[in-house]
Amino acid sequence: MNKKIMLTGGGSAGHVTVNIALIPKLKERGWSIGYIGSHNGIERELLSQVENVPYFPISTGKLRRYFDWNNFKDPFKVLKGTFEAYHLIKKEKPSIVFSKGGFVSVPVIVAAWLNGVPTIIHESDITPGLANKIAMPFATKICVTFPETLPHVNEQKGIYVGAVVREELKQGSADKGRKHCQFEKGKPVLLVMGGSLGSKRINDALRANLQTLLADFQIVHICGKGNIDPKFAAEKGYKQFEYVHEELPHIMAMADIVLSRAGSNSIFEFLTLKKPMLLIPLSKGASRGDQILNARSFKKSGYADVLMEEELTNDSLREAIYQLYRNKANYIENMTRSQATDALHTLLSLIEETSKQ
Ligand SMILES: CC(=O)N[C@H]1[C@@H](OP(=O)(O)OP(=O)(O)OC[C@H]2O[C@@H](n3ccc(=O)[nH]c3=O)[C@H](O)[C@@H]2O)O[C@H](CO)[C@@H](O)[C@@H]1O
Repeated sequence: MNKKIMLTGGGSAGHVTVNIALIPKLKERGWSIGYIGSHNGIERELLSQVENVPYFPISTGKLRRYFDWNNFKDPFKVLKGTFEAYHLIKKEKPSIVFSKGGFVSVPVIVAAWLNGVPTIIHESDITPGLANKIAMPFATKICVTFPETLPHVNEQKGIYVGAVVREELKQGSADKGRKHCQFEKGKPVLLVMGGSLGSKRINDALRANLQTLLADFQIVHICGKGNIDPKFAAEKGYKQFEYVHEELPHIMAMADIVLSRAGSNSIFEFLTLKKPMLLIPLSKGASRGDQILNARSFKKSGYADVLMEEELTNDSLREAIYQLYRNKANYIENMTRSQATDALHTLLSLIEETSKQ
């Protein structure tokens, strides 16, 4: 059997990390791997740190639900990307294409379909994103993270697999995390993560409360590219990062509680590590509202508290963080009862079953 797989997905880290979790496991099973991404997206940077996975950039355009002058140009870029992906797949002859979604994946899935190559899509959120919605009719199988998503996808194609969490996140050392941040042992740690791109709203509200919170917590703040505030660079017990790569497992391990956006991958990582979380989902105005559904589902299961962006003020944020810390034992107990799925292995088996013989 030709064990060659082409991975795709990008735009934000949430559309790449599942692929990164799969790569070492696929290599163990003898697959040769390629990655199709955009010229400038975060996927290119993240893949540059992975060995032996050739990266094939294609032209991409954003598919928007709102008016923008680029809407007139972007369909041509998508068309160009489809043409490039078609020729690439024809030449590389993978036996399967696996997509984690994001705009770059649409031309790839269509091009695979045109070449008669089977495809698997993985959807992280409760409601499928626009890119995945467009790609779904061309896909062979559609894997979902939340059981609630199955009614949104074709019955014959949909499979519930659960969330894929990178193995290395489970191997973090709190001591290494403290060393990396120059934090002391004994004082609780609050991890703030505004999604893979950072969140200005969360950054501002947190920093407005910094002096009060630092009396009780040490704070590690992943604030997104270009969002480090040099004013606080020398603040004891407060460490800012734009984005964290290999140190993330250690930083997560040392965290007592977490303040986060409600991106699907992040919240399942916190659930796996049993970190009580306060979630501030991206508002409906700025997205399709997928994070609101993710957050509600976690709140219903007792894994998280939720503060809606419309209710976010400096005071409400501070009070919610203290409340989360006081109730942390309840959240941990609920998370301990959660049934983790072995999504990684289910996906690997599915890839082998679905690929072209
Ligand atoms: C603005 C936007 O479009 N957000 C979407 C995006 O979020 P976003 O890209 O933020 O995705 P997630 O929260 O799902 O995943 C982020 C991933 O990046 C990793 N990470 C993050 C920060 C860091 O410094 N280092 C690092 O490795 C996290 O561990 C996680 O694996 O995709 C998610 C999954 O489809 C959606 O639920 C979100 O609505």
